[in-house]
Amino acid sequence: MSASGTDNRQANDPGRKKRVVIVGGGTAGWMTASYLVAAFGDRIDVTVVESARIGTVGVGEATFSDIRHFFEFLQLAESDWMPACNATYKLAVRFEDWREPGHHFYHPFEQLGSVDGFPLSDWWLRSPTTSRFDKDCFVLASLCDAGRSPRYLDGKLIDQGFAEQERDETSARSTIVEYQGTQFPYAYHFEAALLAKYLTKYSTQRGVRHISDDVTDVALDEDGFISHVRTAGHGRLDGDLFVDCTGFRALLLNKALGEPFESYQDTLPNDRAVALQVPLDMDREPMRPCTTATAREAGWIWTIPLVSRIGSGYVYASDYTTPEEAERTLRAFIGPAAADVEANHIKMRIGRSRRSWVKNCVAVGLSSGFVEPLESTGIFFIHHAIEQIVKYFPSGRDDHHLRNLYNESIEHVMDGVREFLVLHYVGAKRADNQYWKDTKTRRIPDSLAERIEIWKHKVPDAQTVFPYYHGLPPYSYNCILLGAGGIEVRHSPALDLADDRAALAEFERIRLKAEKLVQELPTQNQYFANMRAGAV
Ligand SMILES: Cc1cc2nc3c(=O)[nH]c(=O)nc-3n(C[C@H](O)[C@H](O)[C@H](O)COP(=O)(O)OP(=O)(O)OC[C@H]3O[C@@H](n4cnc5c(N)ncnc54)[C@H](O)[C@@H]3O)c2cc1C
Ligand SMILES: N[C@H](Cc1c[nH]c2cc(Cl)ccc12)C(=O)O
Repeated sequence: MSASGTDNRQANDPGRKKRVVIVGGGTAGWMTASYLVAAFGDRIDVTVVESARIGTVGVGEATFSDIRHFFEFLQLAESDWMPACNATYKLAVRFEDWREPGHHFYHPFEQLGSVDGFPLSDWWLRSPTTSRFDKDCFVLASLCDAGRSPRYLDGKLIDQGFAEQERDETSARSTIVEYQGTQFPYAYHFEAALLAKYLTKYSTQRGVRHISDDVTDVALDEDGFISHVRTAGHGRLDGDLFVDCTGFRALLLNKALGEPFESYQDTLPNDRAVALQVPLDMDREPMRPCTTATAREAGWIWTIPLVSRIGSGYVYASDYTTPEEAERTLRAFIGPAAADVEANHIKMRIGRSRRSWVKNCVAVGLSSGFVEPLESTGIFFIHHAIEQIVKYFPSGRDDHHLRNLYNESIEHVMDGVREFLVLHYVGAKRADNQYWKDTKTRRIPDSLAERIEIWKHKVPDAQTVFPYYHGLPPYSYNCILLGAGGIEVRHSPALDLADDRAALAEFERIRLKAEKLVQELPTQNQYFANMRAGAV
């Protein structure tokens, strides 16, 4: 990479419009561009340069519920963007066969209630009303089993303690971190390529410059900052801040600036995926309102229902199976519907860059880091990163305090999610072949090993889960521990001395509420057929 003599005084000039150059136009590139223009309008210059030659990963299809803050920030309503992206609702992740063949449980978007200061999970261990922890404690588990939409045909949201507000252009906009503690009842599935297209239009209409070209060189100045990137057809692009959205290539951060990548592979061995897009006739086949993750011989298979098709893929460890065998497994799982569909084989780089923001380069998306998509965290990482870029947006080159805070927050989010994912494997009861046996003996992060010992005696709460913000609330850990069934968890001894009638009444209230909602709500198919007809 070459050095050029950019004038540092110019780079630090507070009066000049900051130029942000985003390299890469996948989900990360366009989410970043649209968010920055929504945050700062024309008070900054934003350019996106994306290669027409190098494709996007293009699989990210399931999200966190938090993504609604992203759309709200852009002032987009569901009726604006959902039809354009073939989007559906996701109320939970449904885990199949993680405990034993034929078993399933949900990790829903619903807070776990409590009675007399003890979480319902603890009460359930003491006095289980049925064998289904998830159905006894969460209304949404029954809605998933019954294929229901979280909205009525007129668009009204189910009452889950979340009041939707009327908004206009002057309303304050919300962000993920400040909304911790409240729980919106659903997330989305969508076609990532269509969302990138939608956001391209959104951004360019608001002044973002879009260049279709290859970046061939990254030029550093005498201080090691990026002065410009060189393109094949558009010459040099100068900037103050460069956002590396080049995917697993990490062309700017890892290659040009040499920031090391720290692998998580020792604790999360799945390093490949094979994906298929299966046609779906929404009028004939039911669409589950959840992502399904089905455990298989050397990993797990995702099933994501969209309005147009089902996205499916097998995430596996190449130490345990071959790409050919993995493709056969996936095709056998899907059946004849996938016979004529071409498979997409993907290598995954699991881990994170040591620092995601170095000098004037910040990596967002796969270039920053990635963990397997078991809990659909990829787009959440992007969304969280962009919010942090806005929060710590620099005034010049000397803002190392802001950069450090940014890097700390990214480290915490990724390391915390890693712990949560490892719990799925150590906690899965299934141990029927070498792959699943090894999940019980492989190294796990030390802090997680200590936490699991605690959780055997006291279900996870805010005091005992990963102590920094990482997107997942304590109840999520309860769902995996009690659902996957491989770790024996005991109820609090205090509950043996307590009266359980209020807890049993709460289980009954949940059961009755779920029963009523299943009767009243339309199926997800009915809801989207209605939306497509323009009725919502
Ligand atoms: C198997 C799999 C399944 C996943 N499932 C989910 C999921 O369900 N939910 C979820 O939230 N996330 C998921 N993810 C993650 C999600 O796909 C990514 O977070 C998301 O697609 C962001 O990718 P990206 O934009 O960082 O990179 P990419 O999609 O790889 O985009 C890279 C961009 O950089 C450009 N580029 C590269 N080099 C150059 C160059 N030299 N010059 C110019 N441009 C260049 C490319 O043209 C492209 O536009 C999944 C990932 C994988 C691998
Ligand atoms: N920030 C939360 C994270 C969260 C809470 N419950 C779930 C359930 C599932 Cl399946 C994924 C993530 C979360 C949110 O997005 O609501």
